[in-house]
Amino acid sequence: MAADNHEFTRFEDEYPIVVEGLVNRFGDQTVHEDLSLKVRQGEILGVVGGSGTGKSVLMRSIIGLQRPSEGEIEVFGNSITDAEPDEAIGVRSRWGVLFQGGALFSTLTVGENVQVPLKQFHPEIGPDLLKDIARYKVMLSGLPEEAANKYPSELSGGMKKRAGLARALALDPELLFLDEPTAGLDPIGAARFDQLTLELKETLGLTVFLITHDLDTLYEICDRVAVLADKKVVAVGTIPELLETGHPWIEEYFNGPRGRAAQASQARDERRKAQSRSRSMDKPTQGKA
Ligand SMILES: Nc1ncnc2c1ncn2[C@@H]1O[C@H](COP(=O)(O)OP(=O)(O)OP(=O)(O)O)[C@@H](O)[C@H]1O
Repeated sequence: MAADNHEFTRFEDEYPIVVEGLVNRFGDQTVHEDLSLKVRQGEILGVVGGSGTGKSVLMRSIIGLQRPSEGEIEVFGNSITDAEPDEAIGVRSRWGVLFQGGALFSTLTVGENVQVPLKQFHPEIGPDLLKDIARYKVMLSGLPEEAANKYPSELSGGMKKRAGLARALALDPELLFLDEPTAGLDPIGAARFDQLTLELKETLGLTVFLITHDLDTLYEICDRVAVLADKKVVAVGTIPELLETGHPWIEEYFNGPRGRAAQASQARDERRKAQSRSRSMDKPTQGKA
């Protein structure tokens, strides 16, 4: 039946990333076996799992850098697994990636690093506009404007991450892939990076695929968390939903000493926010009877 005045949400709009039956093998080693995952539009999906469970391989498969042994991956409804490199070019411009360690070109300044994807996908843009866009992306990532003229070797670890983020944002992506963005940052730097990720997601309407070992990040900014274990995604959901599964790795991860500390810290944050909300509501409003 034809539906009038109904707004249809297409499947690929609701789930910009769909992975089905993914298998990744390296020689005798099977990293993924029948792995499936759907990422929802507009969410920050945290991806966790023990070391070597294949989180980075999963990300590399989704962005077309690792051809899987079997399975199907669609991004925005486009098959990544079947596409020839040239065919995928359109969809590639709709995502940005922050690799572990930033993966910046050491012989280019930060601004020039940001210009790399712009030049690749938009050769029509002239040098002045390229510089302006790069400067804007640098500032959007929370770096001072002058950082655009610095080389990666002149930056701290936290600044390098932000520079990598600026490059990931170069093409105004709808999807952002972050591979361990807070690894190696001090707790204050990590919390700031988390807040930046959240703000960018909210203001730019991004969907974020975020690989992390950082429990604070999971509690603070992730809408859902996908758990890799036993060669597949064993559960996806909010942290309370994950805990209901009773999976031994999930139990140990979230209920271990670090998990409990992160949980307690989030509960303290929530209390502080509630107190400050109620204090601001109690304040007498000037000029009102
Ligand atoms: N190109 C490759 N060739 C051979 N083996 C690989 C390749 N890439 C990854 N692997 C193997 O696949 C497994 C999963 O690697 P991956 O880097 O995805 O793990 P991870 O979950 O991201 O780990 P970590 O949390 O330590 O970063 C590892 O055993 C790794 O050695």
